[in-house]
Amino acid sequence: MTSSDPGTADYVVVGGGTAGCVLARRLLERTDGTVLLLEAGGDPDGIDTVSAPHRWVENIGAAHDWGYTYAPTGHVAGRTLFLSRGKVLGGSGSTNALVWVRGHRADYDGWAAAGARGWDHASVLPHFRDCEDWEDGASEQRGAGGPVRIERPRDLHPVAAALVEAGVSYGMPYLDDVNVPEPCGVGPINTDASGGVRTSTWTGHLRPVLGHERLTVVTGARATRLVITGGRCTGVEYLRDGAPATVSAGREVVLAAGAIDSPKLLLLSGVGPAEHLRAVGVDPVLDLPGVGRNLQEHPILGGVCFAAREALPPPNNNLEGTTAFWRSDPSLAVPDLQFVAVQIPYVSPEVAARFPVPENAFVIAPGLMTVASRGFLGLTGPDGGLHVQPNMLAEQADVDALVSSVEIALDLAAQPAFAKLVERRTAPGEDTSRAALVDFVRQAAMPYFHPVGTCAMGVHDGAVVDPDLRVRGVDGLRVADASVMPTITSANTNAPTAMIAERAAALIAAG
Ligand SMILES: Cc1cc2nc3c(=O)[nH]c(=O)nc-3n(C[C@H](O)[C@H](O)[C@H](O)COP(=O)(O)OP(=O)(O)OC[C@H]3O[C@@H](n4cnc5c(N)ncnc54)[C@H](O)[C@@H]3O)c2cc1C
Repeated sequence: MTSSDPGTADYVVVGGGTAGCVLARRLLERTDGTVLLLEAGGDPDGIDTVSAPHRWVENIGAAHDWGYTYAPTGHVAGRTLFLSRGKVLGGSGSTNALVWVRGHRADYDGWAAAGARGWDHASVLPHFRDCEDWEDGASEQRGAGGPVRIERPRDLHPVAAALVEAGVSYGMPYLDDVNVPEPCGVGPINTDASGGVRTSTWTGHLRPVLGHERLTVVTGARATRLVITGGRCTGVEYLRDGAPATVSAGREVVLAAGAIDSPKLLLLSGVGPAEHLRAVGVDPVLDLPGVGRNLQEHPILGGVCFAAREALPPPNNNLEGTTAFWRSDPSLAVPDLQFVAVQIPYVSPEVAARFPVPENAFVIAPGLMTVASRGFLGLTGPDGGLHVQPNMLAEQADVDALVSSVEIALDLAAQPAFAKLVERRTAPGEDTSRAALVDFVRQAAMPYFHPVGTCAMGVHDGAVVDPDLRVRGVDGLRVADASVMPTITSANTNAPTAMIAERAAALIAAG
């Protein structure tokens, strides 16, 4: 996979993940420039846990995972939470749970209303459509013939089918397609998989153009610093097999290293809160206070767990197959909760220690998709040590919504479709008082692995990039990945990140 670095390119893209693969492909198509992609990881082809949808959890903590952690707080019972990030071409899009959902119209209209001009739902819709090859074909909302094949899971597992049946009998509308502009209800999930094999921006966007005469992909190459001279970013320093190298960019450098590593690179290059940089021994180049701030993450509860009455069939699809979007409070304008029924006992280590987990078990796992809590990340020194603090559950509103989510999960479990599968509930325990459920939520909350917002787009003082994704105060440098989301989408973050990269390429091509 590694090609040799010519030392210069018109566009240097840092990070070959969900966004980076889109960017490389679209820059080739939309411009006449040369493109060089630097990726710290390697080629995912041949890694079974990447290609087989039902094995995705085995990617967590594997050799192709960066293995970050979220620092502990009392809000999550003092626990250090593992933060998985794919370190491989396709990035976290090669290792994730394959859920392909866009979120709610209000997410994007909210971005635009807060100053991100051009990112309202109507404006981003064409980029979502461009990206996908939806099994039902093209419509006003959906795209066909795009690089990433999207399908509903086939042969629903009994646990997945029960979520739909239980949701409908509970009162949720049936959603045949969860990617409508205002999803609220229960139905089959959309996954980036086809014929039992993962699809991704790696398989759909980048892999087909390997060998293009204007493309160089350098794997095993970890960017360490941006070269910034006279207010302009002119290149990137990186390490390849331990050897230092520099590539210069004739037109632009585009950061697509994800919501942890893009801000990290800016900080290491002296772009960030000047006071923080001085404190950790990095000379400030530009005082940009928002870098690393505004970190947002979805908590998922692992989980409301049940011993199954009869032996469950082996897990299939993405271990989920179906999903529900629902409100913790009926007065909310937008659903703030997502429920999945996971075909294995996906529980936090602390829940497992407290409530022994039977082998033949499954969970209903609620996730909070509209979060009030905000975190941050910063360097611990000039060599790149990181402190990442999402402040998960710091805001009472988040705890309250998750307590409601457990109550809704228990109501779903009481519906006939689940009742016939369940022998007994194993977690939470008998005590379902509010105090007991708050305690359970703090022990069960795990990251959904959806960090965003650390290089937020906008026009306010805390914004890192402007609505054209240009780093404010540095020429020749943009960020185009999950880190630019001003607020987290009310659903999983992969499809929105691919959309961001599709739009970024259009903006770059427009000059
Ligand atoms: C286990 C897991 C499950 C998830 N499940 C889902 C899901 O089901 N649905 C969903 O929508 N979202 C899911 N997500 C989140 C989703 O995958 C991410 O939001 C999305 O991939 C973010 O895209 P990105 O391009 O910003 O970052 P990434 O895809 O993480 O890409 C960043 C890339 O940059 C590379 N990189 C980082 N630093 C450097 C450096 N210094 N030099 C060179 N390269 C570098 C990385 O190796 C990586 O390839 C999950 C994530 C994980 C980890």
